[in-house]
Amino acid sequence: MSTLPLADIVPRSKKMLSRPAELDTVIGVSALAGLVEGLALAALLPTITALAESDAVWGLRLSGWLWVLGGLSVVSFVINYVSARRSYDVALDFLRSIHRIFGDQVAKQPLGWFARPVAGALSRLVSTELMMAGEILAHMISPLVSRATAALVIIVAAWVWSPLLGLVLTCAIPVFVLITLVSAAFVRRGRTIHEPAEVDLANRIVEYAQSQGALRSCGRSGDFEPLTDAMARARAKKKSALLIETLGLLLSGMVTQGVIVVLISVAGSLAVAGTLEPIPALAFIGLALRFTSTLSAITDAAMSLESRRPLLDQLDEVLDATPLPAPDSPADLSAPGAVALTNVTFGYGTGEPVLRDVSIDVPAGSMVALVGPSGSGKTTVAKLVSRFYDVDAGRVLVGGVPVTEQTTEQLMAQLSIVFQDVYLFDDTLLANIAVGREGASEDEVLNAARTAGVAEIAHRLPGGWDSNVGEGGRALSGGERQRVAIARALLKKAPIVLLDEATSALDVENEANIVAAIDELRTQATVLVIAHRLDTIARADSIVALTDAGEVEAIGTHDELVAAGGTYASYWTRLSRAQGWQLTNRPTG
Ligand SMILES: Nc1ncnc2c1ncn2[C@@H]1O[C@H](COP(=O)(O)OP(=O)(O)OP(=O)(O)O)[C@@H](O)[C@H]1O
Repeated sequence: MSTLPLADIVPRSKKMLSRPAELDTVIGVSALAGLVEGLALAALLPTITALAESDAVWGLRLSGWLWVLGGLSVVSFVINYVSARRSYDVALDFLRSIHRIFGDQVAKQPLGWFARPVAGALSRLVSTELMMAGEILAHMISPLVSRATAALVIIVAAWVWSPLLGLVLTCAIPVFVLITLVSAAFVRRGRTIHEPAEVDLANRIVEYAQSQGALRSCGRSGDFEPLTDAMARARAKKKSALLIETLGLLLSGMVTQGVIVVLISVAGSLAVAGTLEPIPALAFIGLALRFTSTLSAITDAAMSLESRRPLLDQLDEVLDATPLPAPDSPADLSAPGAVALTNVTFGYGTGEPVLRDVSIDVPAGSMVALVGPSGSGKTTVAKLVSRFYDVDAGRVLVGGVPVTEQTTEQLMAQLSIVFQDVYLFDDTLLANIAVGREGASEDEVLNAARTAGVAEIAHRLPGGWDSNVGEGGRALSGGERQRVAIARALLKKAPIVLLDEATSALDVENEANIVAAIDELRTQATVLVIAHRLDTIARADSIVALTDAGEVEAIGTHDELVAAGGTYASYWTRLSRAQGWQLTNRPTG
């Protein structure tokens, strides 16, 4: 039952442990602790009676019951200690193994998975929230189990002592179950009210920070309406949520007090009516008070678990993500270095297709340029070749074999990917290139770097090759970052290079370096380039023009496509004007 937390939280927690059976042990030991605690509480009944009547109760006098109580306290202390130790062991196992389990799981995901919101939340999940999930195992499950067991033992003892009192206590159980369910519903309701507003506020804050340049240039950095609106919304929603959560707490407190009053009244009435002796009635009231505080503690523990549920949902989403199906062993490549898309149709999620019946042939050793208006699906073609996603119809072949029939390692070994948004590690310039091929010698790294024009960058930076490029490579310009990525690709020597040229205007130095680097890449690999510069388009062996509907409009050489007229010819003319070229001064490659 999803509304009673333990039922689904235990199996979900087990998925995140390297030794899941340990959690069963914790639950067993906690139940034992609850049993002893319940017995100690139940022993109050005969102890108080023996104290008042100085007779033997159930064969033991007061001193005997005091020994029993003392013995149970010692046993309870030992078992609680064992239970706490075991809980910490399980929590530590969780914290140790979850990073590995997460790492393995994330490494298996297709690159497209990283565009999902949960992937964006990964760093927060791994750094701070996993600690909170560890708390569930260290502090929440064990008390819940032990208190539930203790409550059960008290009920059984009350039935044995007096079926009438047993019945009275039993009647309190459904009331507490109801309180737990209602309080959980209040907590959930409160959460659904304020959580979306808080997520939106967090996004607006990031947006505000990232758009400082644009905002300052418009003189609006002090007043960013989307952020102030989001703050006001989050405040209002938090207020409503607090109101609802407080209502839930008040209600549960009131009902608990009501139950206590009813239990005391029942015991008092039975004593007044002579059905119950005054001393057992007093003993019962003491037991009833402990019983209700135990049930209250169960409600609190259940609420704490309930508040962790969204965190577990996010962890589950990562752990349940299924990698794209792939074979266990690499396939035999029938056309190494070749890339082909045959009748490919693809859309993101359930949206409209972005590519429709697209067929492209990139023979080994050739350079094919993809051109088309913004949004026509050029980057999507490169993503399908890298198998970020699987196509809806048609096939994508790399090395002559469908990407679906290759292992991820085999596919990635054939590809070097240079996208526009190049990410550099917070490391030195040289290390950022060396990452292209493990075990490459320094000479090889420097050669690749020089060919891609990274030497000029090294000269400019104060620390030369050993300069730190900052997180994401923020010490370098976009064009420079792309040169580093091209150097990585040159070093990797993969047979196929997917290159998404920077759209931003490049300075003369960047431009010359990228032209030279692409020429070098062509000598060692097949190049499929999303081309934005005339130079690159004109140098290609073949050009594929996409329409804004994601269809192939024409395939051919530059001369063929210009001669055919159509959108390519007008695109070329527009681009030539923008980049200051004439049709006649096209380089010959
Ligand atoms: N992860 C995604 N989820 C949903 N839609 C997407 C995603 N990535 C791209 N799209 C959509 O797919 C279409 C094609 O995008 P794509 O980036 O492939 O175009 P493009 O031709 O490379 O554009 P540009 O030249 O501007 O980079 C666009 O309408 C875009 O909004």
